[in-house]
Amino acid sequence: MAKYEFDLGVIGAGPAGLAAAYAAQALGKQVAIFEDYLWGGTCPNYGCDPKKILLAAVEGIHRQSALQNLGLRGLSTIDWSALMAHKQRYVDAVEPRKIRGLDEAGITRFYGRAAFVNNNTVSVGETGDQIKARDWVIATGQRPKKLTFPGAELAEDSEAFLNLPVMPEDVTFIGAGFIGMEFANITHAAGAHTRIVTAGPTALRSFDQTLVRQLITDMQETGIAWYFNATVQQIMQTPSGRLMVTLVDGTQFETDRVFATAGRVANADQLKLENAGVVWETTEIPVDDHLRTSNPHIYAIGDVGGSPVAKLVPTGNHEGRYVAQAITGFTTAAITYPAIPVVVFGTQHLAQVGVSVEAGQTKGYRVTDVDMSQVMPFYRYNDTARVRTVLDDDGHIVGASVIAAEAEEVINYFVTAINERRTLAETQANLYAYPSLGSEFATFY
Ligand SMILES: Cc1cc2nc3c(=O)[nH]c(=O)nc-3n(C[C@H](O)[C@H](O)[C@H](O)COP(=O)(O)OP(=O)(O)OC[C@H]3O[C@@H](n4cnc5c(N)ncnc54)[C@H](O)[C@@H]3O)c2cc1C
Ligand SMILES: NC(=O)c1ccc[n+]([C@@H]2O[C@H](COP(=O)([O-])OP(=O)(O)OC[C@H]3O[C@@H](n4cnc5c(N)ncnc54)[C@H](O)[C@@H]3O)[C@@H](O)[C@H]2O)c1
Repeated sequence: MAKYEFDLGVIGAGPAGLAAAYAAQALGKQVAIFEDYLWGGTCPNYGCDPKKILLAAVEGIHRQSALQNLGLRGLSTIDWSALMAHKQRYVDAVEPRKIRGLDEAGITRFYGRAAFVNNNTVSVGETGDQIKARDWVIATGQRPKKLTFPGAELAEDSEAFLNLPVMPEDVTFIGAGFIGMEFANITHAAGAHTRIVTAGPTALRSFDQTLVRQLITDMQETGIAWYFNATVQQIMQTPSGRLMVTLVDGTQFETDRVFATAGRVANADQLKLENAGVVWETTEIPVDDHLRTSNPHIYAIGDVGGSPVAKLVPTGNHEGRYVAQAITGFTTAAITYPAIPVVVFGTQHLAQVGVSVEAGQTKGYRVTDVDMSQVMPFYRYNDTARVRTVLDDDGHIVGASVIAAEAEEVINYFVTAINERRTLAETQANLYAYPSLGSEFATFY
């Protein structure tokens, strides 16, 4: 067993941990980083990036089907194994790139599961090597929540989905959050009959429900089957090798694969946090407004941290850079966040930022609701685009929600406008390339 000493130890090499490690190293700290699975973490290996590569084919088909008899005839079909190979080439390049980047930056890597021995020392993996550091950043992310009904072990997780070798005929998702909604559109476009079983009467509870209803209706019209207010009672294997799903209300159906997309839990339970005096919960490690845990030399950031923001790559990156500044004394201020956009990448994409329409209406703010379908950048694709904007009493843009094929790009214009506290007139001061989404920005509300 070897012993090492560093200024800072970062546990978890996902977007949040990497951001903290690079920033602290650049500010002069000797940094060690620990990873027990894939360097780069969830997003580039089995999260956002592979998902968005698979979605490229879905989007291609969506665009084609919208233009049927408007200049296009016939639809392409998805070649799932070629699409997966395209995705895998990207994923295979991630780890070597992350490792090279860390080595070039002079950040020391330890491979294996890290767990606290005491309040400033961690042991790692099977070697049991001990690493002491003055400060620690926990950036261990989340993993899929396990379901508990009989047969729940037959439901696979999001990583298994992103490595699915063959597209089955019939696929079921349990949970209509980000992951269930995004994956359901992929399986549907790839030709599988797709079902979504979800607790509660709606999907994507944190989104503008007017636009969510529109999205659900679109998905239902394309043939995706929805089971609302539904609880799975059990899953059983049938003699023919399929799966029989039984809901508590007695509904039964046969399907080929079931994926649990019902939320995620914190990777906090295997860190032996009790040895370091860190309090934790199943869903997160609580932190204060400096991202400190109950041990002031141990911070928790990204998906595993209890900060009150959406758990996403941009927020993890932002928290990583902030803790590096806090640990090196470059800031003593509490963390603040700029406007945080959230996007669901379905067939249509749904995006939101800032004050929600519902909250804006409660405050008596002006809310605009514009059907953009006839505006050229959307019309040319026959895209049913809709933009809802919230303007405060002084006319500043404070929130927006968008449904459109390119909602994630449209929302970025609002992000800048909100952060710069622009009014409608001020947005018109920018001259954007014409014709483009940007050139239409001032007509969005
Ligand atoms: C299917 C899917 C799609 C997503 N799509 C999007 C999207 O489109 N946009 C977006 O912004 N976000 C998306 N997310 C969320 C995004 O992936 C996370 O917010 C982001 O990866 C969080 O970064 P992180 O560094 O906090 O955690 P992670 O990326 O999860 O990294 C944590 C790392 O810590 C390691 N680790 C855990 N415990 C230990 C230990 N004890 N010792 C050593 N290492 C450990 C893990 O192996 C992992 O590599 C998606 C997530 C999923 C699952
Ligand atoms: N585009 C993106 O930015 C993106 C994409 C994917 C994931 N993510 C991140 O990953 C996180 C987790 O995503 P998720 O979709 O797994 O969780 P989620 O919390 O977004 O949604 C879970 C869904 O499952 C339902 N549910 C919970 N328990 C259930 C049960 N027992 N039976 C049936 N339904 C049940 C909930 O009602 C909800 O609809 C997100 O919060 C987000 O931070 C982001």
